[in-house]
Amino acid sequence: MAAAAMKVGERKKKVIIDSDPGIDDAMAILVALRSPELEVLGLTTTFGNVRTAVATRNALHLLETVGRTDIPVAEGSHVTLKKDTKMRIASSCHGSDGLGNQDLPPATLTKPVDQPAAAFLVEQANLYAGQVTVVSLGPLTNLAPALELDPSFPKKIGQVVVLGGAYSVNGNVNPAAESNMFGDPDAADKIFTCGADVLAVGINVTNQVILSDADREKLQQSDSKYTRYLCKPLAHYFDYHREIYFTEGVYLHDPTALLAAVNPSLMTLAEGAVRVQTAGITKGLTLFRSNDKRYVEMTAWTGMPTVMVAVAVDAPAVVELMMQRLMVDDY
Ligand SMILES: O=c1[nH]cnc2c1ncn2[C@@H]1O[C@H](CO)[C@@H](O)[C@H]1O
Repeated sequence: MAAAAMKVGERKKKVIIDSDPGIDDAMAILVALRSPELEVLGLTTTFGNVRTAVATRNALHLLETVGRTDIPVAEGSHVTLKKDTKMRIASSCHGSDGLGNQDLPPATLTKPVDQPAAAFLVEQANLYAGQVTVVSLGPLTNLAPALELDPSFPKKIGQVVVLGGAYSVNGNVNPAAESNMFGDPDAADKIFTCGADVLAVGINVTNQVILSDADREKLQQSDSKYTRYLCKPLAHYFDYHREIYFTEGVYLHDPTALLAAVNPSLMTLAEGAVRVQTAGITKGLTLFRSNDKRYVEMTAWTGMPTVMVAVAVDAPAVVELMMQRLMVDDY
């Protein structure tokens, strides 16, 4: 199954990608740039796979390498919503530079815009009310302040696609928590309960979307500017997965979430309220209450707005679509 072809006159979906590149983040951004269904309004940066300053550097470098310096980059918060500076950085997974320990030079042509990420998000949501999709690929730290800057943000934002959570499966930081939820659980709980149109894609589905060694070989052989960019980071990502997960393949977390914004029918969705545990040994745990049962007692989920959660995925279709998009230089 491929994404439906765009019809003449059909509007592109406007997206802002909030990310912490990051190897699979870089893949997702490149897929977005190669997706005719999307118009990338900007990139905003956060911490998680790397610190925010490194994420910004990588975002600028990526855009410059593929010739898309027209896309603005707005730097996000360097601290969590609760101003914690000692956040967990997933450098073993992505390398200390976020791109497989290449220590690339910084971009020469561009720098971030003056606006912080949260202000950029609010501005774009107001400029294109109801039309902007935020694809959030890191902790949700930049989105939570947008709610304070503009209380109507949940209504003005078109959709928030969240790569985050582990719905009824173990996390990847510890058995309770997925990395992006663990990174800023307070921000995540605010976004899940703010009333915006949220689509959550957790590792319960992204762990099923695996890029195999043979797929990687094909990507390399295509030698497009996109696959050239990903070659070294992917080598690191494969080594990490071999060592940590004992797999000959890598999980395509961020590209899967990005493709959910392109074509949600790649996934099966369930509706319900999600709360995020903000403290204790289960900090970062995402708990989904489906609408199948009416709980008699009041709970922390009672009266909370519902979100959509991905519960199944057409994994071969996601891998194929991602590969198709990366293996060709231009339309
Ligand atoms: O093993 C891991 N530990 C921590 N973070 C990871 C791991 N694998 C991937 N990611 C990062 O966290 C998000 C998915 O949870 C993805 O954005 C990925 O880049």
